[in-house]
Parts: sequence; structure tokens; C-alpha cells
Amino acid sequence: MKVVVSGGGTGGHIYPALALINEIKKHNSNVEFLYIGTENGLEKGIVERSEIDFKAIEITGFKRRLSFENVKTVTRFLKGVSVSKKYLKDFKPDVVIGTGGYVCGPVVYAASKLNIPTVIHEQNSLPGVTNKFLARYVNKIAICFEDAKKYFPEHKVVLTGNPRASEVLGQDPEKGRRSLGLKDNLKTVLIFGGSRGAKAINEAVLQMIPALAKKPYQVVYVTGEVHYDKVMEEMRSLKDSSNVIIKPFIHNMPEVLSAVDLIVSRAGATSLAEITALGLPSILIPSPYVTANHQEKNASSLSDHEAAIMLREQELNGNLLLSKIEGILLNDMKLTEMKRASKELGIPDAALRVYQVMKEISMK
Ligand SMILES: CC(=O)N[C@H]1[C@@H](OP(=O)(O)OP(=O)(O)OC[C@H]2O[C@@H](n3ccc(=O)[nH]c3=O)[C@H](O)[C@@H]2O)O[C@H](CO)[C@@H](O)[C@@H]1O
Repeated sequence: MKVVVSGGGTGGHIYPALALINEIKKHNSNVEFLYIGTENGLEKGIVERSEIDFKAIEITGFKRRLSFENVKTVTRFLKGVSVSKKYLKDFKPDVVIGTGGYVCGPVVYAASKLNIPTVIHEQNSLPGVTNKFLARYVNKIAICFEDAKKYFPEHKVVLTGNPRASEVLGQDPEKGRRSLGLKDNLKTVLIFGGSRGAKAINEAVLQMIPALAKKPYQVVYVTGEVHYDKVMEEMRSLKDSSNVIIKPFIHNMPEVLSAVDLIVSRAGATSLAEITALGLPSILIPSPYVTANHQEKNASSLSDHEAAIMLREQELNGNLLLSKIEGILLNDMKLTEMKRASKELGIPDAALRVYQVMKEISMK
């Protein structure tokens, strides 16, 4: 069996693709994969670490305003379709899967024009532009929230959840602790700002650092690759940063997630699928810089069920964040209640569900 996977730009589109690849491998010993992404998204580095063959096309997204850039984007899209067709004709896949981000537009479109079975995966309750465009060309659309259904042709939609939910389960927390040098007798808070980091979260965490030194818990703080040097420079002026482990990015997130007690993060849909699969409590700070404010909708899907607390970026500061963290972490009853509510929202068998959709269309 041969499978092409495409998705990229940010981790929220890439990790579900890789989780699905792992699920496919579980069911098929003889399977070849090709990942088509871009050179400049996060996918190149992440996919290469996983030893999956990677090919790149050039593509950018549309600007909301009319502009010359959009003319260039159309030209790139058409070129992307033609390069994708070449890759697909050479590789001859049985099925092509798109997991979102601009890059899967030309790849999945080219596949449908070549009559190769196609499926797209939409992580968010409010679908992205690429998936909305692809909806009329693909065979099936795997979704994670009931709310996403109304944006797509009904007969193509299957509620599967996010394959990454399955991947974070059954990990060894001890390995996660060891990889970061965490103590096993202290509770742990993991703070990160999505796959690229978030300036506003970084600013709030830096304000909290002096107070964290005296706390009876430990913090793993992920800055995002692009923000790391600046954060470390600011750290130099802070005398005591004990209790805090700072990283630019975490590559073994499933192991680390299994070792922590509370998450502070943006409200990207893939992170939320991981958090709910594990039944972790969270403080969510939705990014206000995303299309149609969709992260706030993602966050509400947890906070409405008391599985998370939502903090808006405008109100965020170090003191407030610290008090919210302690309100959960130092209150065992609250912690247990939030864990239960979070677990109830998870779809742990999502990877198998997406695999079944893919299998069904590729057998036809
Ligand atoms: C700014 C933007 O457009 N964000 C979108 C993007 O977010 P983003 O890429 O930030 O997506 P998510 O938060 O959903 O997922 C991040 C993924 O990266 C992983 N991770 C993160 C940090 C780290 O150090 N190591 C690591 O492995 C997480 O475990 C997770 O698997 O895709 C999501 C899923 O479509 C959308 O909901 C978000 O709105």
C-alpha cells in the first residue's frame, strides 16, 4: 500500500498526519509513505526527524485584502498542482490524505483530478480555508467537532476526532520526566504557546518567574523556537529561576504530556485533542490572531464543560496567570474534577477511526 500525506505550516496540522501514519503502520506491514509539505513551514524539520520521505512544493496563503500577492498565490497554487501531479504520478499512491494548512490545497486537488481517493482531516470546529475549498473535490472529510459538519457536504463527513489523541496515550511518564530532568515528587505545570510559541504568554511567564522559585511545584516552560533567544536574554536579569525548566521546543510531547498535571497553552485544536485524551486540566489562552477567532471557540468547548479555564490575551499578566495556576494545582478537589471533565471530552480511538475512513475509500 502507498499513502501520500500532506499538511503543514504549524504543528497542529503536522502531528495529526504523523499520528495517522503510525496508525496505518500498525495495521499494514507493507506500506510506503510520501509526505508533501513546504520547505519553510515547521513540517520539513518535524517530518525529517520521523524518517518519512519528504518532498516540497511552494505555496502561500491568500491575503484577505485584494493585492498583487494574491495573483502570485494563484500562480503558485497552479504551479503547486502541476508539481504535485508529477510527484503523485511518480509515487502512485492508493490514497492521499490532507490534514490542513495551505500546502495540502494543491496536493489534494491534484490527487482528485488524477482520480486518486482523497480524504481531508479538519481539526477545528471552524474549518480552515483550504479544507473548505477542497471539500467539493474529496471523497471523505474527517472532523473532530460536530460543529464543523455544517460547513461541508453532509454525505462526506465522518466524526473521527484527532489521531494525535490516540498517540499521546499509553506513554511512559518516567521517560517524559527523565528527558527534562523533572523531579518525580513534585507536581508539574507545562506552559507552551502552541507549536510556534506566543509572545503574550512569554511576557506573562517572565513576570511570574521570580515568584516560581519558592513554589512547591515545578514548571516546564516552552518558549517557541523563534522566541527562545530573546527569552533567555531576559532571563539573565532574573536572579533565581529554580523550579523552571525552559526549552525552545519539545520533540517528545506525548511522553512529556503524560508526566504533567496541568497545561497552560493556546487553544489550538490538536493540543486540545491531546489534553482531553489524557484528561488533563488546562488554562487556555486563545490566540486572537487566527481566522474568525476560532481558538476561542476551541477553548469554549472545554471551558463550557469545566474541563478548562479560559483566559483572554487582553487580561493576561503574570499575577493573574499565577493565581489561576495555583487555584487549580493546589486544590486537589478542583484538579480531580477538571481531570474528569477533560477526559469525558476526549476521543481516544480517533486514529483508528480516521484509518477506517481511509481504508474504506482506498478499497473502493
Ligand atoms: C496560529 C494558528 O494558526 N494556530 C493553529 C494551529 O496551531 P498550532 O500548530 O499551534 O496547533 P495546536 O496547538 O493544535 O498543536 C500543536 C502541536 O504541536 C505540538 N507541540 C507543541 C509545542 C512543542 O514544543 N512541541 C510540540 O510537539 C503539540 O503537542 C501539538 O501536537 O493549528 C491548529 C490545528 O489546526 C489550530 O487550531 C490553531 O488555531
